[in-house]
Amino acid sequence: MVSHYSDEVKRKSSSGPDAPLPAGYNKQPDHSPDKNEYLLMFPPESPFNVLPDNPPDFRNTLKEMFKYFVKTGELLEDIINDCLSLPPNFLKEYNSDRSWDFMVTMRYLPGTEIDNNGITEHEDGNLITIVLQEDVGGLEVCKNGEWIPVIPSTGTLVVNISDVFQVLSNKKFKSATHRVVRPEGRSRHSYVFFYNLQGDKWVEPLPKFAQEIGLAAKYRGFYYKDYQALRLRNKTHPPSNPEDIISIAHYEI
Ligand SMILES: O=C(O)CCC(=O)C(=O)O
Ligand SMILES: [Fe+2]
Repeated sequence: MVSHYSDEVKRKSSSGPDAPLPAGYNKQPDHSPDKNEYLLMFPPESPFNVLPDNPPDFRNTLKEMFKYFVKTGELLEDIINDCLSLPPNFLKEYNSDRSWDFMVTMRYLPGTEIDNNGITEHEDGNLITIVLQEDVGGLEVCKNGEWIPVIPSTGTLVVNISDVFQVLSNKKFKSATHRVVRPEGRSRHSYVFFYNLQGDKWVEPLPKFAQEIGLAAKYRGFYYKDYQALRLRNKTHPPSNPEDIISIAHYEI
């Protein structure tokens, strides 16, 4: 799909400096290895949102999508609660004051023979990520050292377990390592919803996966907002040595 809007028009939907994350329209700087532009949105009622007026239905569609993503996230959280054999509603109560969810509407420029990186390999820092990707593909997940394409399928959402579950479960659940490879000749669009914890939440391995079963905790505890701040610094002040990029390994014991 060709973009019908100039960069200047898109930049009118960029946020001011007070937003906790750069809300609205953002474009990766030219020197970034990640070649994409995106619109970042907080919950529909957030004062930080900068949503475009055009096309006319876009804003309401985004708000509607956000609500459905939240519901899906809550359902997935409940399923994971069961999979981890936690007491009923344990995660729901732990995460009852959620307000940090956000959705990113991505557009990746077409890949070329010499440059097809869309997003460098990473794990997401939140709880659960839900991806709606269009039919061109490009998302890949790393399993046992091998990159496996996540083939798009109509009516299907991709769900990633992210870092917070890796810590809570003391590494019983693994945060999915993934990347985006830009398909050649076509732009790629995706909607990525980050189901999140509230910043003041304390994160550490649950006793059930550590001391109660005679295992040492594999992570030291941290406030979620501190981890988020370190990850944001990765983006705003990218370290020159890629090994200095902060991931959940930062809290590993
Ligand atoms: O665009 C996608 O399919 C995935 C994007 C992603 O991994 C991310 O934004 O963290
Ligand atoms: Fe991701």
